[in-house]
Amino acid sequence: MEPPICCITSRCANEITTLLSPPSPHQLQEYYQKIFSSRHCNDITVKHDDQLGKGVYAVKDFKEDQLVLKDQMLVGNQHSFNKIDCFVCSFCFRFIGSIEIQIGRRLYLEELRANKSHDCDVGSSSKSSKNCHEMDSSDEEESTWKCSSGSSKTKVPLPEGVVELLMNGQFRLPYSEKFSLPQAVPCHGGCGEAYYCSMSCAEADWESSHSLLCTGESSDPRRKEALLKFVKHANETNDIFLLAAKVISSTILRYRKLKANYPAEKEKYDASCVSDHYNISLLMEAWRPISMGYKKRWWDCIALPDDIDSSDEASFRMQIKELAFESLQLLKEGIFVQECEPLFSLEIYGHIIGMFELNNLDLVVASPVEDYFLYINDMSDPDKEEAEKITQPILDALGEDYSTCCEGTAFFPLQSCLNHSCCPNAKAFKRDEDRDGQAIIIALRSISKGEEITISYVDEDLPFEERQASLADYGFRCRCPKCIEEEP
Ligand SMILES: C[S@@+](CC[C@H](N)C(=O)[O-])C[C@H]1O[C@@H](n2cnc3c(N)ncnc32)[C@H](O)[C@@H]1O
Repeated sequence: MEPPICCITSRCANEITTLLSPPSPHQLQEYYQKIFSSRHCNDITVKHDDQLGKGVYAVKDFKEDQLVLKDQMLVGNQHSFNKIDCFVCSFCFRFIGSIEIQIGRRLYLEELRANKSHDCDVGSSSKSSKNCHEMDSSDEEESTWKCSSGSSKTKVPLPEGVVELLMNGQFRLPYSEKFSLPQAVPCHGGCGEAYYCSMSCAEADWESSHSLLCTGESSDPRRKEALLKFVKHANETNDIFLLAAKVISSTILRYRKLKANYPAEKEKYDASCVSDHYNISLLMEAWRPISMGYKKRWWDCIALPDDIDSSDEASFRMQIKELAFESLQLLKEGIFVQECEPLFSLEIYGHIIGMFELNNLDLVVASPVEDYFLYINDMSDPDKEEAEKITQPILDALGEDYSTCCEGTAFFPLQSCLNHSCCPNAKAFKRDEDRDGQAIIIALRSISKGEEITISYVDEDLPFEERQASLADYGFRCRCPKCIEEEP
């Protein structure tokens, strides 16, 4: 198999080296200080260590179960396969619409998928090959709960027309007003794909990346067609490409903003870097948030799947590289900008996806549909009996998995600086009140001022060798106190 040849990688070799060079200690400090001050956060800090790279440290004492960090994502995406089950804000991932819309839309899309299983718009994507650090959820225990009478294995369709009535808000479920959700705001570009919980989320998403990726009527027809092909390819192969597209798009948009302000802020940039095609200083500045993430090429760091023999490793990694190249060509057709050419090199694309592979946190948001049915189940008779006359057929139509969490993957600027320990002092954990896509880090025990805050990237209850094998995918051997003690 011939390796894919990317002309941009050779043409822009110097610029790519600059973009991929690790930030200086001063740049690191400046970047994280800006984040901490914009969030009024004085509880933690990010420091660099020669051995472990960046790490997060406590600036005050934390008690067990105390919130250590709430982190707003830099980029995130709901998995394509989850879009049928959960209707969420495309920017903050809060559930939107109403309980009736959540249920009606899911039943409608499931039916649509069953009818044309191959050509569904939403597509069925393979999950990202490896979801790095899984986020626990307080709903985990509850999700094992099975509604007393709603766990029927075979789905029983609702009478004709009921699904439409649910979706149109013409059929109210009992007590659903107790679980009200923000009204869905459609993307003003008219793509019919992105919906939001508020105008502010719609505007923030438009400004940060969606204006380049929107396939609405206002977009150029040629680019629109290319983008639709790119999305289809991602949905059919690996939806991590959609997240990579957001990174590139947001970098281009930041670059344009910086360029628009350039005359006023000229002295901040190195004039010697101005080239005919683009200004690498401006591009570097636009790339800054991404430059902070620990990176390797995707095809170099992706874990070898269990079913691939080690003798086939080289060919597997080549296939991954080819897949990335295929995806990049489609994205290029859709959003290429000459001034930002290095961003469209396979080298940069590979590093962006590799960054996700090594840093991303699973995005999990608990579903209000689950809360709703739990509420009905916990009611006392005769109100419960009355309500179940209506809710039982709905549960029977939804089937066993009547409620699903919003699932996706996201890159968080601070959470991604947390190093691993097999005896961690913190963990990612969604509390009942955490109903959007932010990362929540909670102290597992008391943490003293100055101590490094660590989480576990793997199940820390696994035997020593299994933990080390899983951590090898992250490129290191753990030397935490537990590993030193357990090392044979
Ligand atoms: C999510 S990042 C953590 C932040 C990272 N130190 C940085 O500089 O960006 C994950 C990477 O950090 C490094 N790392 C994390 N925990 C480590 C540990 N206990 N020992 C050695 N390296 C570690 C590994 O290179 C790993 O792939």
